[in-house]
Amino acid sequence: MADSVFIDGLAVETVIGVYDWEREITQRLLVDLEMAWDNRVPAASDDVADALDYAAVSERVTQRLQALKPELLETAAEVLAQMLMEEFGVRWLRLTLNKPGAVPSARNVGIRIERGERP
Ligand SMILES: Nc1nc2c(c(=O)[nH]1)N=C([C@H](O)[C@@H](O)CO)CN2
Repeated sequence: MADSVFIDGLAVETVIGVYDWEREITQRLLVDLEMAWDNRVPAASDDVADALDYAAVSERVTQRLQALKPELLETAAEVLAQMLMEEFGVRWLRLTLNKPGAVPSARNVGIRIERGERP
């Protein structure tokens, strides 16, 4: 089963970073998520209650990041992965946190993790 639900480029303004000046401002993170989900079930019922609701996930990810105010992208990624598995029943996910502009000479920087087992 290779089905998934994805979110690309979710923009979240939050306090993030290891340096003192970064604790005084908000910066924009872009969140890319791919989450394993059996889309045959909502396809058969035509009911969003059977789907992995990308709108609900987007809202929760934004809330969690803004409350967490992490120093490291790595911390943010682990917290989000655990939350998605516990709260939404996601069994496998790939999560990329982009912090564009953090290294001015680079087009983009960030981290990527995969957690769980693909069903
Ligand atoms: N692997 C990481 N490296 C760095 C991080 C990070 O979160 N993970 N963060 C910083 C600073 O906050 C940087 O973004 C400030 O420009 C440096 N390296």
